[in-house]
Amino acid sequence: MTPAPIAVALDAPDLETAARWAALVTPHVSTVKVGLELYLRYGPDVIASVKGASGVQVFLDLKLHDIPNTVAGAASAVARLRPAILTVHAAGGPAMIRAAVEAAPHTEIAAVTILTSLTEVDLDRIGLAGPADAAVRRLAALSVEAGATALVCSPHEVSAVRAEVGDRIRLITPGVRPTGAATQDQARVATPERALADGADLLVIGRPITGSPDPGAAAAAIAASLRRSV
Ligand SMILES: O=c1ccn([C@@H]2O[C@H](COP(=O)(O)O)[C@@H](O)[C@H]2O)c(=O)[nH]1
Repeated sequence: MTPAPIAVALDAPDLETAARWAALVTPHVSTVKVGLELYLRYGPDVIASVKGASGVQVFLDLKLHDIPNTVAGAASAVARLRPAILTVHAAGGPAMIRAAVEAAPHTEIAAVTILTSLTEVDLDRIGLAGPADAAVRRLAALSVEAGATALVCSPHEVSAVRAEVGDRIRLITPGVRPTGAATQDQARVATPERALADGADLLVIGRPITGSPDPGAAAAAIAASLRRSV
């Protein structure tokens, strides 16, 4: 069976747990995601540990955000690990995004538009008043112009972003919660089936899978419900 278009967020406190989660979910999902917690604790070795023998895609979610020269250096440093996807913040601006794209030519650069944890009240307070999708669309358009071939947005904006950037850009949505699951610190959320139907290409799901007593079964159940929904 083809693995589901899900990136499981391996936000684990230690490498053994992350590698165990990765081994349990990889028969069912296409991708595992390494974020700041794991990478800052263990460094580059974490990539080989979570990849194991399965050859699953690794998504390195470092959300780089600095001046272009610094981001170019950071992207080039991690490019040698050959992650399938590397994130940068779209708010770093076009020159910074382009610097990452040029420094990591074999990795897909995904620009994070507006974090899925932010509410419209938060956006107002940081000077981005108005509906989230207006800011997300603007950041999406500038990121693609700068060379990003993937974008991270919430499921709430995914159809608006698809209309803005077309079919060739990969849309990645965190903020995904199966019906009835706790939203935790996520603000702009939808179910996996809704996110996929609205145009997402890759769903990022962490705690609803990794917080389950059986992460493999949780991943398999979400993958099966996605197959039934298409
Ligand atoms: O806007 C964003 C960008 C990245 N993330 C990351 O996705 C996962 C979500 O984990 P859950 O446990 O499913 O909430 C996490 O690693 C975030 O760093 C995001 O949530 N929102």
